[in-house]
Amino acid sequence: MTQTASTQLGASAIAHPQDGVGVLAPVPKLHHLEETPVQARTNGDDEGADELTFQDLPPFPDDVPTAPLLRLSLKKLLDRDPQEETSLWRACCDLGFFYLDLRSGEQSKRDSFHEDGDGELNGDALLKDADALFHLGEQLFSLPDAEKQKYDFKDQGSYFGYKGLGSGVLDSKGTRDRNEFYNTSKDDHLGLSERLPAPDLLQKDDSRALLKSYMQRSHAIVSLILGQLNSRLGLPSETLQSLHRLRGASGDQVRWVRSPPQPMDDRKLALGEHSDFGSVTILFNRLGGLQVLPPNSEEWCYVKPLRGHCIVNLGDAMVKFTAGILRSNIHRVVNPPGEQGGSTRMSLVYFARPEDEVVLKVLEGSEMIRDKHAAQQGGSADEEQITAKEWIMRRAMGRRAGGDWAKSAGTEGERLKQ
Ligand SMILES: O=C(O)CCC(=O)C(=O)O
Ligand SMILES: [Fe+2]
Repeated sequence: MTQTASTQLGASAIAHPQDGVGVLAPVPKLHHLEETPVQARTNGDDEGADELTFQDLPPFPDDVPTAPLLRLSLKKLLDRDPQEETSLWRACCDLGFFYLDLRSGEQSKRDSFHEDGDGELNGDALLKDADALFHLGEQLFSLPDAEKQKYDFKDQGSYFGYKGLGSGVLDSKGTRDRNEFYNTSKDDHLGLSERLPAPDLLQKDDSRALLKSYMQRSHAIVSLILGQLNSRLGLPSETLQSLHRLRGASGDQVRWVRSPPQPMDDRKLALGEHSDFGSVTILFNRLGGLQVLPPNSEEWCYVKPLRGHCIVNLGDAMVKFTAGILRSNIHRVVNPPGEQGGSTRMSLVYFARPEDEVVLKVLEGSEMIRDKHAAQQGGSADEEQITAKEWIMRRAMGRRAGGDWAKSAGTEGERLKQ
C-alpha cells in the first residue's frame, strides 16, 4: 500500500514499512483520562496554549490518555527555586520522566556551573540547535538506503552509526521494529576518540560544529540535573557529575529516530518497550507517539510533545547507582495518534551515560542509598559487576536482529524478559 504524507518539516514522499516486518501484539485500546495532566500541572504562568503547540503540524488529539509528567522550568532550577527543586526530585523518584521548559533558561557566564561544563547552560540556544538538528536529520534520512547502510557498524561490534528500518527487534520472538535511527558519538565530536566514518553530510564542518554545540549544551543540562540529584541523595559533592564528565570517554551519543507512518490497518510498535540504558536522556519530540507505562498501571499513556520543552528521563544506571531510589521508566513509540497518524515522525535524543569504566553498582557515601540498599532483599551479595561500557553494549546489541535478546534486559524487571 502506498502512502504519502507530510513530514514534521513539510511535505515529502514517505517510505513504507518494509515487507516482512514481523507482527506484534496489537497496541492496547486507549481511552480518555478524566484529567489532562499536562494542563493540570502547569507552572501557573500566564501562557497561551499556542505557545506550547507546533503550529505547522497536525494537532495532537485531546482524546487520548496522556502521561502525568511534571513540567519543570530550567529558569526556575537555575534560580534555585526550592519548589522546583523538590518537583525535580519527586519526578525523578516517581516516574523518571518530566518536561523541562527550556525557554529563557540561561546561566550567567560567570556563574560557572561545573568545572568541566564548557557546554553553556542556555535553554534557548539548545532549542535552536535542536531545530537545526531536526533539519539535518531530515536530510540524513533522505540519503539513499545503500549509502546509509554503509554506516551500520553492528558487525564491528559498535552501536554508533546507522540502524535500518526493521533491523532491530522488539521482543524475544524477533519481531522487527519500524524505525530507522542514526547514533553519533559525543567523544568523536569533542575530539576525544577517533573520528568514525560517516556520510559526507555529517562530516561537513558546520554539521560537526552543530552536533558538538548540541552535545555540550545537552550535557550542561544533564550536569545540572545530576548536581540536584547528588545533593538530594546526600552523596559527597560532585559524585554523580564526576562519573559523567563531558570530556570523559563514554557511550554518550546523539540519536535521530525516524518512523514512517504505518498503514491504518497494520499499526504496530515503531520502537519496542524499553528503559534507557544510560543515566539521563534529553529528548525532543514534535509529533506524538512516545508512550510511557506509569508505575502500577496497565495503560500506556502518550507523552504530548510541548514546544519550547524537552522531555527528560532517567536510565538504568541511575537505578543501579541508587538501589532503585530513582526510576528508569519503560517507554515505547507507536504511530503518532489521531490526525498526526499520516505523518513521518522524527525525534532527537541525547543520551548521557556513565563513563566507560564506571562500574554500575550502588554508590557509596549516601545514607539514603545505604538504607534503601539494606532494605532490599538479597543485599549486595548478588550485585553483578559490570561496567557502563559492557552494559550498554550488551543492551544495545541484544536488540539488533540476530542479537541475544535474553541478555538485553534492563532494570525494568521481569516484564520484558519473555
Ligand atoms: O522517539 C522517541 O520519542 C523516543 C526514543 C527512545 O525512547 C529511544 O531512542 O530510546
Ligand atoms: Fe528510550
